[in-house]
Amino acid sequence: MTLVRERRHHHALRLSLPPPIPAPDFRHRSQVGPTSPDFESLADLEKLTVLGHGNGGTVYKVRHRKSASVYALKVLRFDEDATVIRHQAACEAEILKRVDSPFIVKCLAVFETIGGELCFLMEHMERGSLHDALCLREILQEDIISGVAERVLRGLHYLHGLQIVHGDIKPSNLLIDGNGDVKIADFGVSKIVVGTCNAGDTCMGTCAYMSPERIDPERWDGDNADGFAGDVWSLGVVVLECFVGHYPLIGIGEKPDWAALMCAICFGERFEMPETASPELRSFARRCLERDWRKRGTVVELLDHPFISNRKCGDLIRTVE
Ligand SMILES: Nc1ncnc2c1ncn2[C@@H]1O[C@H](COP(=O)(O)OP(=O)(O)OP(=O)(O)O)[C@@H](O)[C@H]1O
Repeated sequence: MTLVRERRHHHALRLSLPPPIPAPDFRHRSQVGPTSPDFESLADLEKLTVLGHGNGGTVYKVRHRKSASVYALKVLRFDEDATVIRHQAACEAEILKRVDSPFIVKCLAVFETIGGELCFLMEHMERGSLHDALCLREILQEDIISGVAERVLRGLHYLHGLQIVHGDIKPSNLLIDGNGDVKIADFGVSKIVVGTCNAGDTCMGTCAYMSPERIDPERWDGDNADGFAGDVWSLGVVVLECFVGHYPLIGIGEKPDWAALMCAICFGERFEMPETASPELRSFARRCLERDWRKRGTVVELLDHPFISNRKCGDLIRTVE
């Protein structure tokens, strides 16, 4: 199991990026969403602890001094030559402004500091990420996985309706609130299909969760794919990972380098589904992990799949401490 835990941290393999496109212009503070309370400045917030570190930034637990409410503050710092990362952050802010759904982590405000940092004030997700939950519990029961999948599908349905491709669905981007409800987070690699951030495909995601058409567009006709099917593929990987307790597309002892991932994702036979899984889970994962994006299950189809619709109880991850 130590090996499995170690391997969880080896998946952030990245694709190289095409050149950046002009970022949307946002300066100082911008309020997000119609129901956002008024956050005047960063000085209204007191830093409590560090919640985690990601690519290019740190997430803090903060307290609003006036109301004593607790939030998460994601602070992104940029090197002078980090044009691409700054661009992605600008995209993230642009996307967050348009998003208001119970299945998506809410962003309440975006600040820019004098030092050029970008700060996203978000709802605090008390129970951390699905990645943390898997590190703690190793595997999840099927009814819990089904609940996670349903919430991710509902979140994707909402996003895709806004023409937004998430592009980086993976366990560390699925956060759990105090009620045990899972929400989609982290729009750092999302793209708006029609809008300000669509010129060229500047998105990158974690290779391990990427679909064949994103990894090898030539072979899998990625140039004609709209990107929505890629989010479904990633969900399929997450569902299997929750069931088997490790990254599911390559063997436990295998090094998850680019070549191994490329072979597993883009070539070979149909994926073997775990024998101990129910027929519903196996069929659901198969529909998500269909290599040809045109034949893959859609979000609408999968919301109606027996793995989701026949779920026995509404359990989510209520037992994660
Ligand atoms: N709103 C939040 N509430 C509580 N914890 C959070 C919140 N947002 C992020 N975190 C924690 O901070 C960690 C880092 O988050 P961040 O979005 O910066 O990076 P990441 O998604 O883990 O990695 P990457 O940047 O490579 O995608 C997360 O894994 C999670 O544990």
